[in-house]
Amino acid sequence: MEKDFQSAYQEEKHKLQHTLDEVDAQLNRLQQIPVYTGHDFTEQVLEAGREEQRKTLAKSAREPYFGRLDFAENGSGERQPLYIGKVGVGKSEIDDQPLVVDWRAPVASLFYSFTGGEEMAEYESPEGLIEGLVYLKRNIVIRQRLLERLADTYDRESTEPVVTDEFLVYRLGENKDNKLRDIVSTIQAEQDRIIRAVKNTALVIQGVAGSGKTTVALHRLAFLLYQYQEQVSAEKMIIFAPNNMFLDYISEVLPELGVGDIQQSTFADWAQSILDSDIRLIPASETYEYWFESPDRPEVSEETPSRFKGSIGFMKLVREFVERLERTAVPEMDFSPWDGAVLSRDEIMDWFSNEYRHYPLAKRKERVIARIHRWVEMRLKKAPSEAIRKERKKKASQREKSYGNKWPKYEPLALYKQLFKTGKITGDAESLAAVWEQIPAPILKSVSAELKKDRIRDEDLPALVYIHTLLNEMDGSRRFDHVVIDEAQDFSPFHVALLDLYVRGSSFTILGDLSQGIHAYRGVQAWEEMSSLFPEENTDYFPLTRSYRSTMEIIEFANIILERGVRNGITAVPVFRSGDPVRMLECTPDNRPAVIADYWQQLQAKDYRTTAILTRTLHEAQALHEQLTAAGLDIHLIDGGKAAYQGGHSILPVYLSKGLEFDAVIVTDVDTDHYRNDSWDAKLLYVGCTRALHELWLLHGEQLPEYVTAEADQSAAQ
Ligand SMILES: Nc1ncnc2c1ncn2[C@@H]1O[C@H](COP(=O)(O)OP(=O)(O)OP(=O)(O)O)[C@@H](O)[C@H]1O
Repeated sequence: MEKDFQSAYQEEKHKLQHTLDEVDAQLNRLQQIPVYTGHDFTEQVLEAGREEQRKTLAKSAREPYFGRLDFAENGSGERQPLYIGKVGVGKSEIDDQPLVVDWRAPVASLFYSFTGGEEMAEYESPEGLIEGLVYLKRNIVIRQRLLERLADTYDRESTEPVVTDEFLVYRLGENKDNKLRDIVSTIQAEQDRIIRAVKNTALVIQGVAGSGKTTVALHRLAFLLYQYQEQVSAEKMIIFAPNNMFLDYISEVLPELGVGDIQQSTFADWAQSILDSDIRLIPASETYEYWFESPDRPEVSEETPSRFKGSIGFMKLVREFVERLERTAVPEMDFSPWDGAVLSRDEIMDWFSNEYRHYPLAKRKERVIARIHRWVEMRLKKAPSEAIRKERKKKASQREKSYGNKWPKYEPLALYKQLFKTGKITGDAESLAAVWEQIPAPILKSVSAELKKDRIRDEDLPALVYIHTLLNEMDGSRRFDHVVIDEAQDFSPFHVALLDLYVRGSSFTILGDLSQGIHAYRGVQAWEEMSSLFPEENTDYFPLTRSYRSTMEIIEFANIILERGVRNGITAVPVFRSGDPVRMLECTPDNRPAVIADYWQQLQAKDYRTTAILTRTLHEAQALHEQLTAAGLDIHLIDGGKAAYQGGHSILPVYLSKGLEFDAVIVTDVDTDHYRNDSWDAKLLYVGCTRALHELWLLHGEQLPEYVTAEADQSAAQ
C-alpha cells in the first residue's frame, strides 16, 4: 500500500512538473507579445483575448488542477487520465490531450457524478451520451506549485476499500476565514445535478442548513456562463441575497471561479434602481425590532399586511387597479387649441383605446399627447396668414399645457397611495372603490395610515415596481438572462412573479430552507407557492438533505429542534465528521456576563479563526458587547448596519446570523424566558445552532424550551 502510494506520489509529482512547465511556457509566449494599445478594433479584441488568457494561465501556474479522473470511453478501450482544474488549459505540443479540463466541461461532470461502483459511467456530451469505465478518481491538493496531498476516492484496480468521503471530511474539517469559498474540488453528486441543470427552468431547491445552497448557486452561475456562452452574459445575471453584509461575505466565490461582473444585490436595492423616483424606506432594523425584539410578538396570519402585500392575490389587485385607471385616463372634455378648432374626446379616446392600446398606460398618455400636438401643427399650417398662425400657435401651446395637466400623473408611489385610498385620488373614486373593497379593512386602515406618513417598507416594493412596470415600457436592458434568489423562503410569491417579468425564459435558481423561515411575516410556507408560478414543464424541484457545514453532533442536536419544534418532516443528514459534543451550560442571570466572558475565552484558546456569540435580541447583543469590551475582550458587534463582513470574533442577534458560519458558536439564553415554545422560535434557534462548524455551546437559564434536548453533554467546559 505504502509502495503504491509512493509511486502514485512520484507519478503525480512528475505530471505536475510537466504541466507547470507547459503552462509557464504558454504564459511566457503570451507575455512576449507586446500589449496592443492602438485603435484598431480587431486588434483590441485579440488583445482582450490574450489578456484573459494571461490571467487564466497565471492562475493555473499556481494551482493547475485539483482532480484526476481516468476514463476509458466505450469503443476506444484506452484509459485516459483527465486532469480537472478551475480553468482549462489547451493542448500541449507533445500531447494532443487538453492539459487541464475545465471543471465545467461535460466530461468533467464524471468527476462529480461518479460515486463508485463497477457499472458503466456516462456523461452528456454535445455529440450525445458517452459511456465508459472510470478507473481512478483522485483528489490532488496543490498549493503554490507544490504537491501537498493525494487522496484516491475510487480505484478500480485496488483491492483496498476506498472511503469515498475521506477527502471531503478533510476539507470540511478546516477552519474557515471570513469569506465563503469555492468547492470545485469536492462538489457532491446531488449538488452537481443542480449546478448543471438546464438554463431555462425555474429550479426550486429546498436545502437543509449547511447543504451548500449559496455555494451551489454561485457555482451554477459560473457553469451557465461557460455552458451557454452564446446566450448569456455575466452582466445580465444577478444573485439576490438578504443584505449587503451577506453579499460581502459571498463576494469572493465568483472571482475565485474566474467569473466577474455578475450583479449581486438585495431586492430593495434593485427595486429602487428601477423606480426612478427616490424612495426612502424605513430601515430594516425597525421591522426586526417589531418581529424579533418584542416579547409580545403578534401572530402571523393572512391578514398580516406584509403577507397580504406579498400575495399573488395582491399582485392581481394591483393590475386591476392600473386597468381601472386606464378607463378614466382621458380627460372628460374635447380639446380646443384655439376658439373654433375642436378635437373631439371621442377621437382622442379612439387613439387611446384602439390605436395605442398596445402601449402601457404612461407611454400611451405620452403618445396621445404627442399625437394631439401633431394634429395642432397640421391645423396651424392651414392658417390664413402668418400673423394668425403665430397667434394660434401661442394660444395652442398654452391650451395644450393645461390640457396635459388634466391627465392623471403616473407616478408609482402616488398611485400606490391611491391603491390604499390615500393621497390625491386622480382616478374615478367610484371605480376604485371596487379595488378598495377587496383589501381587508384592517389592512387598508393600517397601510394607509403608514403611507400618509410616507412610511414605505421593503414589502411595498414589489407592488411599486409592478406599477412602474405596468405603466412604462419594459426597458430591454433591464432583462436578466438568469436570476438566483438565495434565502428564497423569505421572498414572497409576488417578489418572484414580478422578477419573472424581468427574466428571459423563467431562468431561475430559487434556493432556501423552510426550516429557516424566520421571516414568516413575509416569506413562503411551502415551495408550491413559488413553483406554481411557473408552467409545470418549466420547473424542477431538488431537495438537498446532506449538511456539510457542521459536525455530526451539531447536526443531530439541531435535527431534534426541528423534529420537536418545527415538525415539517425535514431533517439533515450529516456527513460523517465527528467533533466535540454539543455543550449545555447553565448560567444564572447574576453571573451571566462573567460566565459568558469566561466561556468565550476558553473558545479563543482553541485557536478558531471565526467565533460568534449569538444572543436572542439585538438589545442583548449590544449590552453584552459593551460588557465584554469593557472587560478587555476583542469582539465586534454585528447590528445589521454594516455593509462589510469582517469575520473574526463577533457578537450578534441570532436572526442576523442567517447565511453566515463560524468555527465555534455560543448561543446564549436558550431558555423559555427568551425562546418561546413555538415553531417560530424553534426555527430561530435552529438557525443559530446550524451556524457552527466544529463546536456549539448553549448557555441557558432554568427552563429549557421543549424542543431542546437536555441530553447533550452537560460537562462544564474546561
Ligand atoms: N461539496 C462541498 N464540499 C466542501 N464544502 C462544502 C460542500 N458543500 C458545502 N460545503 C460547505 O458547507 C458550508 C455551507 O455552505 P453554504 O453556506 O453554501 O450552505 P447553505 O445551504 O447556503 O447554508 P445555510 O442555509 O445554512 O446558510 C460552507 O462552508 C461550504 O463551503
